[in-house]
Amino acid sequence: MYSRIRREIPASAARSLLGLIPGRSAFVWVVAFSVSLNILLLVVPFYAIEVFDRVISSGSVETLVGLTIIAVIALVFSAAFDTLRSRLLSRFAVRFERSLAPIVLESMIVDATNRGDRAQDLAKVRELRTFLSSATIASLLDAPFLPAFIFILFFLHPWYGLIALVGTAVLLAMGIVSRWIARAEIAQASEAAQKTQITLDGIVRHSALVRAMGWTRGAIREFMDLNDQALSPVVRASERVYAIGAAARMVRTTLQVAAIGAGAWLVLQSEVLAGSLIASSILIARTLQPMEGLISARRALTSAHEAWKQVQTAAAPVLVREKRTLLPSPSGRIAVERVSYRIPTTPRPVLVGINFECPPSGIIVVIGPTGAGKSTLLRLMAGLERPSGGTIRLDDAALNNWDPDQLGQFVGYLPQEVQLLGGTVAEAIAGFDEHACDEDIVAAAILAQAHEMILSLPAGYQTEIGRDGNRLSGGQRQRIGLARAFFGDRKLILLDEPNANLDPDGEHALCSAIQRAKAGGATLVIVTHRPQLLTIADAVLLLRDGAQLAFGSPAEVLRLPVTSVAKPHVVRQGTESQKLAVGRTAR
Ligand SMILES: Nc1ncnc2c1ncn2[C@@H]1O[C@H](COP(=O)(O)OP(=O)(O)OP(=O)(O)O)[C@@H](O)[C@H]1O
Repeated sequence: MYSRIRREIPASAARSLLGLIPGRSAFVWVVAFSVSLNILLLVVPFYAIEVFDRVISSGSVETLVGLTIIAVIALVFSAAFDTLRSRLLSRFAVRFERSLAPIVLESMIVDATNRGDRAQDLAKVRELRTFLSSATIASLLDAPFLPAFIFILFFLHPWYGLIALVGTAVLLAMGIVSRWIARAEIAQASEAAQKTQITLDGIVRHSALVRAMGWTRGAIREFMDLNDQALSPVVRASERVYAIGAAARMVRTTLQVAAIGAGAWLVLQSEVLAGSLIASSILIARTLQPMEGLISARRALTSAHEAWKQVQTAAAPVLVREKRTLLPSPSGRIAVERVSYRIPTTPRPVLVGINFECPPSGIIVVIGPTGAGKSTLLRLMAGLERPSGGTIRLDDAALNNWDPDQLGQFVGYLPQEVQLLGGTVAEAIAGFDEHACDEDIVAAAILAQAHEMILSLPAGYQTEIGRDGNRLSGGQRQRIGLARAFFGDRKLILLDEPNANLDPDGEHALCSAIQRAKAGGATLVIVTHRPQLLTIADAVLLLRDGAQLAFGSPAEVLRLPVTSVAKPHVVRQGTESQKLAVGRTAR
């Protein structure tokens, strides 16, 4: 259940997330290629030793040719292994994104909690994909071989080993200092960058409003101010990091010079041969050069680790979700049992003790003053939010016992502010239903009295509605939203102020649409501020300040004197036949 999802993902879930990535066995090959590559890297220094110490002293051209052929073959293999390794890594990275992105996206959809910028969760999966195919991962894979190189240098002469060891330690220390210096600035910059992005999104999304209100210059100034705040710590950090980087390069070159000088001195003292001088300078360069890569790899590794933790948390809702058994198609009986709803930030409950029941094909109209909790009740009934107490049942099964996708097929919901997905009118009605057919789309539009209006649009059902349906009028959006709520085999239809933008004719048409949906077997719960819909209601629910003041037939509820309406009240039930026709207060 979503409410039981732990923010800290359990280890078993983390393991199962890893287990979902195919092709992990490719890593055995990646390691094998890395070992071979690093062994082949030793060919050049050993070639130098052999040429200087054997070929030159013996003057054997055949040996030189033989050694050169062996070295070239080894280098060709090394290039081939390098290519194969990076190809395997990039294919694995793509598989990684393909297997995790759907899980994270599904979690973003099913997890109702508002946990920061959810789009970032998917961005983190992409970040990990880039990391897995980057040069950083290659230098990390090569890192375990650095001690082996230092060991060989010690073997050639302890001085060479010592120079490599000291150089490695100094460069590592410089890397850590550089990261430490940059850390505070980078944190400051990323916070400012986030603010800049939010402001920029607002400006771009509402550009027409910004222009119409004469805010263009102000918006640009605000963006530039925020951008400067984000940039200046980045500039400061990169200046310092660059200075330390330059010092590190100087240290590295100095150590290479020191190694050559020490080698020459050792040759003069006849402690080593000239070949080892060349070999050691190649090996020291090979040991120290990747240090800079490893220092930046440490940074990349830290952010990849952070990204992995975020992806694990993001995927948790789907990974720890209990499997639900698919239930038979409901008849549309709905029961709201002692439902309450609280928001942690507000002391007063939004809803408390809501209790009613409606048989299949009933029409319940919810009325009450502004802020009474009508829309919240509909959101709870649509499964968008979960009650803090009590239960909402569709055909005896609590909403959270339904598989969310299956429940979605049977519940149609028109929110107060219609939110349409972009695309064509037909797509806005059918949503992402894979089995949607034209007949069903047109039938829903006819039922919602939207068919004629849609045909009058430039491309009919294929008219592009723009982002959030912004190329349509408020009334058109509402009609299409209504068609979407009616689309398919809906057993429970929840309409939040469907008549808000309608003229009297439109309202009349809406009433007949609702009655036809009822005749088709749907139960309807409708929030309204206008009296027209009361004429077709089987039952009326009156809310005030989150409490249920009355529930009963329209005649009973409307007959209540204003004074009795002021305190919670449940209308007494009529005859058994009335109960069936009207719906009753849940036990
Ligand atoms: N996410 C939320 N955060 C804080 N308060 C909320 C939230 N959702 C609802 N509320 C509060 O709950 C109360 C009921 O809101 P709701 O939108 O359900 O009322 P309503 O009866 O539909 O009002 P209206 O008729 O104006 O649409 C309001 O006081 C509102 O401020």
